[in-house]
Amino acid sequence: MSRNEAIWALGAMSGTSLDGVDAAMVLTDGETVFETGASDYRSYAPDETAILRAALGRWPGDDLDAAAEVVHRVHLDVLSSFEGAELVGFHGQTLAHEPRGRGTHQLGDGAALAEALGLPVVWDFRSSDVRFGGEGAPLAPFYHFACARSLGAAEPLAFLNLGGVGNITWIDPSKARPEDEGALLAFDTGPANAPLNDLMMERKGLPYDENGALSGEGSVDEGALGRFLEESYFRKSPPKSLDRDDFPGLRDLVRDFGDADAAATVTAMAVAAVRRAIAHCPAPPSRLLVCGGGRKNPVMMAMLGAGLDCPVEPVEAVGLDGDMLEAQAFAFLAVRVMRGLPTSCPATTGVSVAVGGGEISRPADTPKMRLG
Ligand SMILES: Nc1ncnc2c1ncn2[C@@H]1O[C@H](COP(=O)(O)OP(=O)(O)OP(=O)(O)O)[C@@H](O)[C@H]1O
Ligand SMILES: CC(=O)N[C@H]1[C@@H]2OC[C@@H](O2)[C@@H](O)[C@@H]1O[C@H](C)C(=O)O
Repeated sequence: MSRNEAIWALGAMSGTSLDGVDAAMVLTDGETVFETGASDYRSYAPDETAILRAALGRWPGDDLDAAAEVVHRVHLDVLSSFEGAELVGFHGQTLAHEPRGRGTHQLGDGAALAEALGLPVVWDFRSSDVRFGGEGAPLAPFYHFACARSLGAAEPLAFLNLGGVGNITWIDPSKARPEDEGALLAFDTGPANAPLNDLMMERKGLPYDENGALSGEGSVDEGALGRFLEESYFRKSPPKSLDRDDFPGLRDLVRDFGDADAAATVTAMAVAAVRRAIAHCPAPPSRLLVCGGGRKNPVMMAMLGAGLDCPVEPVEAVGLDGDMLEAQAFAFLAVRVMRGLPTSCPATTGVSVAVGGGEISRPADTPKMRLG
């Protein structure tokens, strides 16, 4: 398809850090990213984060009215400030993720959002992947592939997202399509910022370790780090995915340490998990491009760089916006869903065949879209 046939799609992501909603525009046909556009962010107020936190682990059928109201209102607030979007990709808020158990649950009503915005909304991106035997996550890899191609990358490279949970996408940019054999390998690396945030809240009443100020003063306890790495998750072959709080024992490993040593050790755990992840990649990446909030933590980034043979850089090094990549990814994926293209494949989620995930809700009086 040509640029003339592409549309401006608006994506929204509310991540596992429970800090707010990212929203961003992409001009795309679902294969090529022609341009990225405006972006915005609305943080959750502390009482809203508390409501969402209390809803973690809950499933449809539980009483989720208060959390659903927060998700709907804050998304509507940020998304209605954009102009020019023809389509919305709405991830929602993951409350629970058990792909081999009860499924995966992203809170949010795309149909209600479509009516309120007067735009078609693609949502519930993960369920069909799980139904076809996949992990339902990560889903950003098809977007990472498009980014790598538009960068003109010649060698295999990897994107690393350091959000609440970490996820990595290894890419062979010589392949034409993301679902082609050998084009991608993607999976969750391990906990990233979530345990450090929880530690900061517990010990200091702060939401996160800003600029690694506390962890930078501490020393890593190698014994605790080694015990953390004994978790079977790190030996398991990808694809594999995680829920936010899938390592409940992590907290106990640092319980008796002083604040700074505990923070340094938890930071080192996130980094060691990435190193283990890179060992699973088909070939060493020529560079590691980092997105997500962890790239702003200089202690985490220094630890990461010290252990790897390739350059480790924030995605800004190649002109991308590391705060908005996931929101852009759901804009891009929404267009793929509208075009009937796959959004995941065996190498990204372990799904049995490449599948396109996502429900499409149109407001009652929308004209048919060009891509629909
Ligand atoms: N200046 C900073 N210094 C240290 N850490 C930071 C800084 N800025 C952001 N972070 C960390 O990044 C986190 C937010 O990252 P991000 O927005 O990528 O997470 P998310 O999208 O909610 O998670 P996920 O990708 O798992 O869904 C914060 O909670 C904090 O831990
Ligand atoms: C179930 C779920 O919401 N997973 C998130 C989470 O946050 C990071 C990591 O775990 C990743 O697997 C995924 O999000 C990104 C956007 C993804 O699907 O690519």
